[in-house]
Amino acid sequence: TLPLEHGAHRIGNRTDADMTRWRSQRLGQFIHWGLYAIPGGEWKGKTYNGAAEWIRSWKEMPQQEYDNLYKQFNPVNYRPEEWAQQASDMGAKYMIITTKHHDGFCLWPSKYSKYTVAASPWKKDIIGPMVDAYNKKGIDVYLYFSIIDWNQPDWRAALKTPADAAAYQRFKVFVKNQLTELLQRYPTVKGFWFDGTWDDSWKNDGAFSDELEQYLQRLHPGLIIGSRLRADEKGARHFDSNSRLMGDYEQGWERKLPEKSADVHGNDWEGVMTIPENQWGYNAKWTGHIKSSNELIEMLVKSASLGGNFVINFGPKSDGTFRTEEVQRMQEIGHWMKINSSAIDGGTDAGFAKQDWGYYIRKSGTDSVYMVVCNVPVSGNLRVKLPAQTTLANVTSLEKNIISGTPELIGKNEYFIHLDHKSQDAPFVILLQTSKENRDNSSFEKAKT
Ligand SMILES: C[C@@H]1N[C@@H](c2nc3ccccc3[nH]2)[C@H](O)[C@@H]1O
Repeated sequence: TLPLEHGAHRIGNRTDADMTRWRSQRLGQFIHWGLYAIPGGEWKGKTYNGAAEWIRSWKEMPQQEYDNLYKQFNPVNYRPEEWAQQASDMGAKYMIITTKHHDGFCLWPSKYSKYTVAASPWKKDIIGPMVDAYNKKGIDVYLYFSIIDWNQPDWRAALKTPADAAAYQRFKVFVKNQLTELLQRYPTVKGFWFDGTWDDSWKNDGAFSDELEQYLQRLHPGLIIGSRLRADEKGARHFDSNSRLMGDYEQGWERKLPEKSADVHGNDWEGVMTIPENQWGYNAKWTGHIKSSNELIEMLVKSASLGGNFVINFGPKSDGTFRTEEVQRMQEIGHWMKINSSAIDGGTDAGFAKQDWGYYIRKSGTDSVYMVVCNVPVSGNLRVKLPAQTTLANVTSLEKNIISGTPELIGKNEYFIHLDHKSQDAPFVILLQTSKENRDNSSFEKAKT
């Protein structure tokens, strides 16, 4: 391995209480809210077909006009307690809020920038009441922070001249000041969700990203920061030049999920997902495929089954309310979680052979393995192949009328669980109590010879 000064400083996952808590909180809510919600993907009668929060970069959008949108930011219907209640009803255990997206507009009254809510008609801090409301509902809060800042004159995507280097030096001080300010103002937050770290200026300064991460950890021990913040001294991101994960979890799964265990190498990881194909901020016209609640539930289940967290994104309107489709998803997912959250909370990779009918999720540290059935086989037989030295002690379903009879032993450590022929309109859950093999303690009949 290469000698690295600014690569990964830890091999393996964090085992402290904060990370254990994060790892048990499998479902999160992402909120993208800012000036981009005002145009909502449209400008002067034209529709922007990129991601709504990127509209400032659209050739049809005069940047000065976008930058002046702060004069219209006045979310009169913003009710953070209602936001927190609906997130709690959805079953979200943590929330990530955009304090500052790439456009540089700060949702808190930062003393290091003029481009903040304090300059808007709303005037007041948006972030503080949100953190308080969510914490009151027992939901942890993480702060999204974009390193890219199109409003800061000292921001540089690349350093070409000594003047660039001097400006970027000032920019790094600004970044450190804002992050320090956020931790001082909102001490109950559990971590940062960094974004906008792909440009050369950042990639070529791995030492700063390393020192910044260590500085923030000293300031706020236990802070959870994903791999997207980090570059090593050779410009490698997420994974250092020795292929070791930097940061506390793999933060590269944006609008995509790993397929199998091998894709995540035993690391903690988190997937973040939009409901439409690629809109994070509010976009008036959703086009393309809009994910149903069942699709989002299956992604959540798949994530937990692969030992990762799943975060669903919402883009509130400029007045502070949520669009109907998003309220619907929160309610439908919440209804499912009310019945089935025991399979999700504290769930992790069960290490069982994947079957077509769906996913196995182990309740971390126990012999309880949940089967979440997403694809009911026409045969009505759910094949279960237990790992060696594992036996089946009990099989129950979380809802009534799912299983018919007792499991049928069809081979060494292999069973069919027969389904009741009830039609299903959502994934359903079966709980397997397993135990280590010690001679014939399986309570189900032996294969008929
Ligand atoms: C979590 C997501 N990350 C931002 C983003 N910008 C990108 C530019 C290019 C490729 C991927 C991007 N993701 C999106 O605007 C959103 O905040």
